[in-house]
Amino acid sequence: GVAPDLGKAGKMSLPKVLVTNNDIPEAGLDLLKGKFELIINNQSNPTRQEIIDKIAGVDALFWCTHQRLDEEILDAAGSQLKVVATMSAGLNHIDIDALKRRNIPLAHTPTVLNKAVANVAVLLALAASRRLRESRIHIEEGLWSGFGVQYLLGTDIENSTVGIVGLGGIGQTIAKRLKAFEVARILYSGHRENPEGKQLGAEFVPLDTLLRESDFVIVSAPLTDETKNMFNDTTFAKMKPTAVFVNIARGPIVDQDALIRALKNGTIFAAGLDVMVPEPLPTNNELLKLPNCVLMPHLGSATYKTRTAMAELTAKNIILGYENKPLLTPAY
Ligand SMILES: O=CC(=O)O
Repeated sequence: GVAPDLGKAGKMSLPKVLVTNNDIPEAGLDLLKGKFELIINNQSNPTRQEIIDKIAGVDALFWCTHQRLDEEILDAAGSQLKVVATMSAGLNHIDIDALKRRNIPLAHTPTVLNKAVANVAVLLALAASRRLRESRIHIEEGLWSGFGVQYLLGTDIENSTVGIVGLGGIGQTIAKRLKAFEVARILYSGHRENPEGKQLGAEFVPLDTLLRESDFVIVSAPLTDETKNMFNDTTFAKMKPTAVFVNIARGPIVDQDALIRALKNGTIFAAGLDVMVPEPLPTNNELLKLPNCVLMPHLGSATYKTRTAMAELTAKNIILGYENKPLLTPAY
């Protein structure tokens, strides 16, 4: 419907989209080609300055970086900017109010990554409870001296109580997977009881109850002012000494020094983390020295199919937003 814009040279000029990095799955970019001029940053991990250098005059942003998208970035882009899409479920790096003030629609990519991320939550829960890291260290260091009835025993997920902090799309998908492990109870905490929780047979409880009663505590909540440092010395102290803590959400939800103390002192049994502070984690960080801590470098959604689906969804939202149509997955 929109008449092509004839540029100065009389050539048809396409609207421009800035793609913040150079390693976006082709299938996503293919959807934009022909409709947009693609301005692709030549880094996979751009600095703010590299983004700002290329952003002036673009009509859309394909945002795939943890760099903060704020007033400074929006000013650098200019008032013609019409739509922003972040290739992430999380929105903590985006100043949503700044976009609202400018009436710029914002898309993100929930749902398509639920299964991949939920799988990592289960992977980390099992790996931490069955002492995967410590086990490997034993083999590597020649500490494996043969069968031992009491050797490297772990905890069971069967008949356990699992507490899910934040029962959104990812949390619900985790709960579905846990049923196959025959858990006894699923508790969840969050803003409010939700109908999906009821369908899953999960019990809505205050955070304190969840901490006291859970054998596994899994964090799948967004990072907000409310969840920042939600896990600290006080909250870890309320958990069982046999508890396994899993975070697949955002590092700053946890006071990491408090977690390190809890893991060292036996306040809790083990942890499995896909997210931490900072990312990337320095190689001399204390977390890496703990045998009861399993770590992954923020790979929750990192499967071939999921990243492709995220790129395609981001591109589709950009096209819709540019055409003033409702987004498939609006962030607000
Ligand atoms: O952390 C990953 C995401 O928010 O998609």
